[in-house]
Amino acid sequence: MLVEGKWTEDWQPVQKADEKGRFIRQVSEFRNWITPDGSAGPTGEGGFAAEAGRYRLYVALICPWASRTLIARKLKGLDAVISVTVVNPELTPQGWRFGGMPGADEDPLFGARYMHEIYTRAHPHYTGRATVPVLWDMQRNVMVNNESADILRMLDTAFEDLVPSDLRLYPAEHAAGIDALNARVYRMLNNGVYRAGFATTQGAYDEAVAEVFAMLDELEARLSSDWLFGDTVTEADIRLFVTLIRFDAAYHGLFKTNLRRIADYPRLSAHMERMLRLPGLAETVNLDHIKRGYYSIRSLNPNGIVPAGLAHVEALLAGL
Ligand SMILES: N[C@@H](CCC(=O)N[C@@H](CS)C(=O)NCC(=O)O)C(=O)O
Repeated sequence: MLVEGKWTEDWQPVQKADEKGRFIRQVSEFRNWITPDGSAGPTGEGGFAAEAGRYRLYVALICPWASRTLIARKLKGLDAVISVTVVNPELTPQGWRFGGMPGADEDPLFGARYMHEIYTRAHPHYTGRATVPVLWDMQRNVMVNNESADILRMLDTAFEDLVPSDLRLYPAEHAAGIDALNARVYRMLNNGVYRAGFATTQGAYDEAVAEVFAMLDELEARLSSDWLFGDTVTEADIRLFVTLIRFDAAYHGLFKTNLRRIADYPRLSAHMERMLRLPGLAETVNLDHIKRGYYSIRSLNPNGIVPAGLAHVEALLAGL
C-alpha cells in the first residue's frame, strides 16, 4: 500500500483484520460527485459538472465493485461519454498494473505502470490502498471518487441532460427498500465471500460462510419475479449480479464458499442470465480476467494454478 505517497510494502490481499481474524475492507477517501451543473453532491466538493469526454473510469474486470460502475455506464448509455481503462487482473507485489495481457489496457493518460501512480498523482502524500474503481477528471486532473457505491449512484442521474434515459437504477419509490437490502447484501454476500476467503481463523470463516448462504437462500426465495424491486432492473440487481457471476468461477473454489454453487439455485441462475441478456451487459464480463485474477492471489493459491472447470458458466456466456 501507499504510505505518505510512497509504495512501502509488497501487496497483500488482507487489508486489516479484527481481533477475531475477520477481514476488514478499507474505507474510500475520494468522495466527490459529478452532478448535472457541477454543484456539490451528498459528499465531497462541487466543481465536477457532467460533460462528455471529461471523465474516465479505471476498472479491473476481476473486481465486483468496479464492475458495478461499468454496468451502470452500459445500462445508462454512457459509453461515448465516459471512457474506460482496464487494468491487468493479476495483482502484482505493487498492486494493479497496466497492460500485459489481452483485455488489459496501458494507461492512456500518464503512461503509468501501476495504479498506485494514479493515486499519488491525485494526492502526492496519499496513504492507503490503490483500489479500483477510480473515477478520474481528465480536465482538472484530479480523482473525483473511488467508492463504487457512489459512482453507481451518480451515474444514474449526473448525465441525464446529456444522455436522457428512461431507466432509473435508484427509483425514489424503492429507495428505502434498496438501501436496506444493499446494506445486508453487502455485508452477508458481496463482502461476505471475501470475509470467508480471507478469514484467518476457522470461526471467522464459519461465520462468513453461514451468512453467505443464508443470504443466497433468502434471495432465492425472494426472487419470485424478474427483478428485486419493481418491474425493471435497479442498482440492487447490479450489486447482486456482480457477486453471482464470480461465484462459481472464483469464490466457490478459492474462497471456499462451497456449500452450494449458483448453478444449484434456479432463481438466482435465472436472474444472472436475465442480467447477462440486458443490452451491452455481457461486454462488462470477462471470465478469463475473473479466473486469472482471483487465482493469482498467492496467499490463497501459492502456485497460481487456474482451475479448468466452469463449463456451465462458460457455456452460458457463449450461448448469449
Ligand atoms: N470501497 C471500494 C472497494 C474497492 C476495492 O476493494 N477494490 C479492490 C478490488 S475488488 C482493490 O482494488 N484492491 C486493491 C488493493 O486492495 O490493493 C469500492 O467499492 O469502490
